Amino acid sequence: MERQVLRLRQAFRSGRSRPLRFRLQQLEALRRMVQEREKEILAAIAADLSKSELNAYSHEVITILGEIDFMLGNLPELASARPAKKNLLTMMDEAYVQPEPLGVVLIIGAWNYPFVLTMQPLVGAIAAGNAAIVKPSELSENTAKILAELLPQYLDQDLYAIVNGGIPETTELLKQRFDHILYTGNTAVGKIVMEAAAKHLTPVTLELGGKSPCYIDRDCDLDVACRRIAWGKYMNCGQTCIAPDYILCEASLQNQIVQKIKETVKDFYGENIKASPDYERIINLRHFKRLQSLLKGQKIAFGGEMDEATRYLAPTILTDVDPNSKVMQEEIFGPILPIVSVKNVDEAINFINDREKPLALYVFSRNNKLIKRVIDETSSGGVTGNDVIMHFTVNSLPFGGVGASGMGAYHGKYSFDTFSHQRPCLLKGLKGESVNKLRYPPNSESKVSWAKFFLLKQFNKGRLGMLLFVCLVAVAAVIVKFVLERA
Ligand SMILES: NC(=O)C1=CN([C@@H]2O[C@H](COP(=O)(O)OP(=O)(O)OC[C@H]3O[C@@H](n4cnc5c(N)ncnc54)[C@H](O)[C@@H]3O)[C@@H](O)[C@H]2O)C=CC1
Ligand SMILES: CCCCCC(=O)O
Repeated sequence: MERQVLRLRQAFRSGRSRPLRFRLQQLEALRRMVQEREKEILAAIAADLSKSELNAYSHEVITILGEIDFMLGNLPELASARPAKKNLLTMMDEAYVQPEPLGVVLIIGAWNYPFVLTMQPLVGAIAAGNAAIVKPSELSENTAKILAELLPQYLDQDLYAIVNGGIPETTELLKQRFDHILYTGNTAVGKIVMEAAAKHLTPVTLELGGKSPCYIDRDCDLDVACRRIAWGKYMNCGQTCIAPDYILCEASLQNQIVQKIKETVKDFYGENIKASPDYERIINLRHFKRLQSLLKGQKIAFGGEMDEATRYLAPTILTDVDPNSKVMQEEIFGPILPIVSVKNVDEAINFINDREKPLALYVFSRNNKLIKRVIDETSSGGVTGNDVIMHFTVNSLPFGGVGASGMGAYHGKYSFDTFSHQRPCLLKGLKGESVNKLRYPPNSESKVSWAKFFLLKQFNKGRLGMLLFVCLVAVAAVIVKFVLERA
């Protein structure tokens, strides 16, 4: 591992990853990889998640192509120096912020969207001019394998590397020094990553999880709400970090919600859900049994069917759920949707605020004021009003968590900024020593009052008169000089 990181650091030191042209070439190469090897990539994702290739494309590949296209179109502007506002003392100087690459970054991905969660951060790392090591999840082994095979064929092998493996390999990697780590996964491991990073003062972006609440107001279009919730909850067999984890609503709505979601599931997946090419499976037996245990003692209003051999778990709804039951104590990350009754929006807000800050928050209501109130009075990584998940697809919105659901954000320009140091630059001329005397010792009352004027725009009336007089004299001197030179 150490040699691998050293090799990348040497390649980064060569400066090859910094020129804009090079970054664009690498992104174009990555785009070519996704296009030319689409079939193999889709097959790998499909095998990992028991997913149709159509869903592998719409859940993952399309996102990466969109992200690459964004960077190709915006990188010249993102990478350019940004002029900065100056003060009176630096009016004659050049002040700007220069985004610069951080160095060698580490990207650790999760299994549930194995292509998106490794490639989307990589796009940002390349765009910002870094070298990068990608460590895909060992649970999505087919995607990890195809990435290890394809990336070296398309990207600069000295600057971008794939390290495959599980906990031992990741633990070894985390002993190395990186200039930034973007980790996607569960909160417990997020703490391990942050602890390891702290040893080298390495900044981290932690894309973690949590229980994303979904409040359904009594004044809302229940048909639309239930269709959108069913889509976001049961996609990828519920294994989506920003899936609505549980519903909060008044008890009177509960049965209608069950009925409407039940009808929607039939529309989406047909009578025989198990045979639907659009309904995936649980990633492994460990997660399957974990989800099975969450059903114990619960009132299953819909679904609950399961088949251990194929790790099939039907779209499931639980009603009258006790907030203290196990299913409400951990992130579900599966196709189980508990409904917890609250009396009104006040109780919903308190319920949300009594728990860890979630990665996402959803509110369905016709009353926009109520939606804004819930947003104002709670906190979450992100929000979608009257839908679920969709804020993930808008790359002008930063995607990330807050509190226990993570720190930092990426997507679009936010990926570029995450993997960049915003370097402040001030270029001064060699003239103006008369003004610079203000800051040279010995200090005095007069110098301090001038400094107040120049830096804080505070001045006393007398000073102002003198300043105006000095300016007039200076202008007069220039005019006289101009006239005399032409006489
Ligand atoms: N915020 C976001 O963008 C996303 C967050 N997630 C969250 O990720 C979680 C699901 O993913 P996981 O099951 O954690 O994925 P996982 O089991 O694939 O682990 C994620 C990564 O951490 C590494 N890892 C696991 N245990 C480790 C350890 N002890 N030491 C060092 N490295 C270790 C794995 O090798 C893998 O690369 C959920 O909580 C979900 O909410 C998932 C997708 C996106
Ligand atoms: C729709 C794609 C979402 C990917 C990130 C997640 O697991 O939520």
